[in-house]
Amino acid sequence: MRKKIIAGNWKMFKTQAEAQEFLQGFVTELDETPDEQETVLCVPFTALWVMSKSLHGSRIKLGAQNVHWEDSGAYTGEISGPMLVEIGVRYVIVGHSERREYFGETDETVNLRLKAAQNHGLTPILCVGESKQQRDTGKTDAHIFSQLEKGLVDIDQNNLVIAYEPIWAIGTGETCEADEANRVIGLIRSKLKNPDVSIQYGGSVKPNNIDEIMAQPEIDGALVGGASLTPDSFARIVNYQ
Ligand SMILES: O=C[C@H](O)COP(=O)(O)O
Repeated sequence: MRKKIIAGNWKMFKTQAEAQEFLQGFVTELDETPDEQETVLCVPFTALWVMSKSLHGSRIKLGAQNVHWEDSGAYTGEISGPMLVEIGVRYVIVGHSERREYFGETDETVNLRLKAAQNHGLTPILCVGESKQQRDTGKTDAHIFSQLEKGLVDIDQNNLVIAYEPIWAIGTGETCEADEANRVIGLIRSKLKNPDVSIQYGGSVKPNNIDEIMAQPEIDGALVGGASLTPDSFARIVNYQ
């Protein structure tokens, strides 16, 4: 059965104190979620430890935003799988378009990071999606197939989440039409060996569009940026109807 997974990606926002303040407000606004639904907070590295302690015993899972492919070594500024596992991280975002654009992430390094995450028992959230130019020139499907083909070499599809995030919809307020997101996610599913992989939509998900997004048959969840930063808006998204 495909799990419903609503994940917040805080990107480079929130100090430890701000993270704890968020959590206090957030938990009071959450409805009881069904067993097959998972809520994840992917916080900056510096907030992981305090959040791990605060989330102990909670149903909310902790996520990181990147992982290196080596367990240790001379990789200044990087964090490894064992470091994340030791402090209670369960999910990790891999291949977000911001990392591909600003930090030289390629499909090959994405593949290495996915393998490292899985080798340490973390569940990777693989991000794929097209640029505005690719969309406008009819290259969306080919681009996503290529990202999947290269990124998923030798990856265990039984411990994997995929997030379809059209780059032009990230942080712009311009959401992909729900039926178009559903179409692309259905296509992604058709390329997988395991059709039960949970596939999220990401890109300007807000309280006012989450219900329509989650009503789509192929969409199993959301990866939420800006709207995951305030307790009431993220709670409304997690409490989708
Ligand atoms: O990982 C999350 C996405 O980049 C979406 O961000 P956004 O909800 O601010 O558009």
